[in-house]
Amino acid sequence: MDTNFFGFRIVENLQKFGKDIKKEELNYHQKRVLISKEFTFDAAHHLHCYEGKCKNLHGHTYKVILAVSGLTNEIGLVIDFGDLKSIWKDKIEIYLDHRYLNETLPSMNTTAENMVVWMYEKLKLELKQYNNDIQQLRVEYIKLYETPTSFAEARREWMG
Ligand SMILES: Nc1nc2c(c(=O)[nH]1)N=C([C@H](O)[C@H](O)COP(=O)(O)OP(=O)(O)OP(=O)(O)O)CN2
Ligand SMILES: [Zn+2]
Repeated sequence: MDTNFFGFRIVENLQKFGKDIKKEELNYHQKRVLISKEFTFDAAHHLHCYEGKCKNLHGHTYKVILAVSGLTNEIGLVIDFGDLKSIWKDKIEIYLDHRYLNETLPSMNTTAENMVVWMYEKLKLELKQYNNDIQQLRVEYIKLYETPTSFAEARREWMG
């Protein structure tokens, strides 16, 4: 038996702190799980056909919550949080952060409602390349806070 300078049993300690697990144990279960990630961005916009202060150019620090569900892969992930972040940063945020939304978004009134549906469709499209028959990834909802007290939400069951 291996012992260190003090005579402790090294092998036992390794088992205690760095336990080996079998490959099939990496994916603990085969249940659908929802994961979510939160981001913020700053943007300027104004509303069309709207009587009130928001017809004027103004800005918000928006908060967005992306929620994706799926079956876990062979190492127990629905989708790597880092991959979700890359999709957001590279494919969606580029149209939003420090942008004038009336110019960068497709032709729409830049209400929180319209924007959250646009985000839902973008994320659904980009998720396709990470998807497969086994994991069955789905965008469950996106929540877009325009102010700390106002949000719009797009849910899968409403998106068709
Ligand atoms: N249903 C919607 N109503 C409004 C939207 C919208 O996108 N969807 N947008 C605006 C303005 O752009 C702006 O966001 C003002 O929102 P509001 O919540 O009224 O902002 P306040 O700063 O006044 O919020 P308080 O927290 O009440 O101070 C307007 N309406
Ligand atoms: Zn606004």
